[in-house]
Amino acid sequence: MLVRFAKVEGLGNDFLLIDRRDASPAVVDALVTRLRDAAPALCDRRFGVGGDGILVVGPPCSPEAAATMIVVNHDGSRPEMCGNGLRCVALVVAGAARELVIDTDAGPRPCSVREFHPGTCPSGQVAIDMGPPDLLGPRRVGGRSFAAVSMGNPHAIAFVSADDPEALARTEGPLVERDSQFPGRTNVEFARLEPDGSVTLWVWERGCGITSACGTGACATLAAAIAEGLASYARDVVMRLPGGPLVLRQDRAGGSITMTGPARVAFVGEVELHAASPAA
Ligand SMILES: N[C@H](CCC[C@H](N)C(=O)O)C(=O)O
Repeated sequence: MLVRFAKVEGLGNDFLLIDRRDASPAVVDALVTRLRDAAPALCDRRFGVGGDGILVVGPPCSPEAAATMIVVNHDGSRPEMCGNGLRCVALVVAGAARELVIDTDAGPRPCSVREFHPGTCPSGQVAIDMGPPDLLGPRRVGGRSFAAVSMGNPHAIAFVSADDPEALARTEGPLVERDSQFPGRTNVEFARLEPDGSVTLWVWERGCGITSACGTGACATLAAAIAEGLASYARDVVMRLPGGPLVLRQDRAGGSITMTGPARVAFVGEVELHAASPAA
């Protein structure tokens, strides 16, 4: 089965985007099942297209939405939410409409395309209402304190001062991801507050490993920083990720976090989706 895709990225967090708004929910569900099985091969950066995951765009679930986004991680798991992916979906779906709602497994999310450069491979700047964070309390893993925060998907955030957040993400990230305190596994963030109020952030993502950016991880980190008195409400905070900056803001306690950043279609292509891999 030949599948047409757009290779999209937000700060280098990259995905195969497959647009099936024309299909029924049942057809989309069957495609997602096959893509979950094929994800490790499709996302392989040498033997496949390459990517951190797959975004399937289907018809909307809720009346106010323009489409639905379903996310598949590199390892085939299906996370509840993806911030960088949602900016890319909004860019592709928006067309002339700049304000739209996209349904996700974590609920509907209002999106605003702030800047749009048209073409076969469009790009632009997109703002997302990421919804309110859910602060789940402290966790200790391997002698280090983490803040557990949900943005629909789970995150464990550690603030480091002298340490190197990249080195910690690479060494401790895989251990924390699979710690028994996180029954569905977790994304793992190591954050360092900078003198100018920005935050240097490295993320070990559940089901993907180190990525060049994580939108939900940046939002969860802002929520944890505010809770720990390291950042404040009603101010833009710059999250400096390896792939570039995201601008985040939470105006009040319990309110939504708004995330603004780039989205781009890098190229379009076609790939053969083989029948389900033989039973192991
Ligand atoms: N790996 C994540 C999903 C992708 C999140 C990230 N790419 C983002 O931009 O939010 C998880 O399993 O929850």
